[in-house]
Amino acid sequence: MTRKIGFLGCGQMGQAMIQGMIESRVVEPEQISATALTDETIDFVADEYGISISNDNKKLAATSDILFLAVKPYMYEGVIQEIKSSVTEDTIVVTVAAGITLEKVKQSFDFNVKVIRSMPNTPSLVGAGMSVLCPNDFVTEEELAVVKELFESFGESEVIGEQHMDAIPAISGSSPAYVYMFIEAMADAAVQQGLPRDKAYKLAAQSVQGAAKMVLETGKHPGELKDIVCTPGGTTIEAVNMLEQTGMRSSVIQSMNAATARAKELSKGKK
Ligand SMILES: NC(=O)C1=CN([C@@H]2O[C@H](COP(=O)(O)OP(=O)(O)OC[C@H]3O[C@@H](n4cnc5c(N)ncnc54)[C@H](O)[C@@H]3O)[C@@H](O)[C@H]2O)C=CC1
Ligand SMILES: O=C(O)[C@@H]1CCC=N1
Repeated sequence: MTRKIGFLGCGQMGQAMIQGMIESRVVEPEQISATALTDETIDFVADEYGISISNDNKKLAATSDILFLAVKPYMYEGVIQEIKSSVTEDTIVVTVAAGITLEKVKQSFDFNVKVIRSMPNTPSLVGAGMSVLCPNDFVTEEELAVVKELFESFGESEVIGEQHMDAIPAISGSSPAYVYMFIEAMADAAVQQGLPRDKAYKLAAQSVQGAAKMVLETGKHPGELKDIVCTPGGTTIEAVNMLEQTGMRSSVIQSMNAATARAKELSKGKK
């Protein structure tokens, strides 16, 4: 991969992708440039990742072949107005934002701009990301393949139709947060029983990772895998029964529906 990659906005998600890309060695730090608002972030990112970083968005846009917009959704309009004269029909713009539609981005640029709407997640930082991509009509198959390769440098990726994009934050963009809460809660319960906290986090996190790997690698239904853990008359079925009584499944479904409702609000331009 020899293309020049730009990150306009270098917060939590931008840095996770930058770190994942560099760590994978699919791109060299010299290929990546970024912008940030504050000197503090500029100094930190330059030191931490060894990439070139400034506060000049127009220059970044003019010199990037693939330009990631990693700012918050409500900042898109302002940022696009700032850079649109520096972006050409050859630039591939990659949006990284809940609720920003392909049509909205094209309208803001006001020309046939190549756009790939993406929804990554922060485990990209450790090469275990899950990203979903959706290109507009001006992106060629070859260009999509190049960008997909970039996303796969820090995890897995899937291409889907835009009608599903508002549902993606809930299932993969935001979901690491709920899993951290689950891990924290399990650790708290273990600490209540007297386990040291550091051991409790390790046991909970490794079990979550192992369970996820079982789903991905055995191809078995999650329900079947759960049944295998439930020894008749044993401990697991007691916990499963209590999770059902306290509404765990319903809580997860309602929470994810709330995340999707927020994505739909953002796509209607609500701040
Ligand atoms: N945090 C996450 O887990 C995920 C975030 N996203 C998306 O990533 C985007 C960024 O979110 P976060 O990284 O969480 O927020 P953040 O607040 O950590 O990062 C945003 C960064 O943009 C910078 N920025 C703001 N205006 C700028 C400008 N005019 N020029 C240059 N830089 C500017 C800010 O200084 C900040 O560092 C959002 O659109 C969000 O939907 C998507 C998937 C997961
Ligand atoms: O919370 C958010 O809006 C972003 C999108 C998915 C994860 N973080």
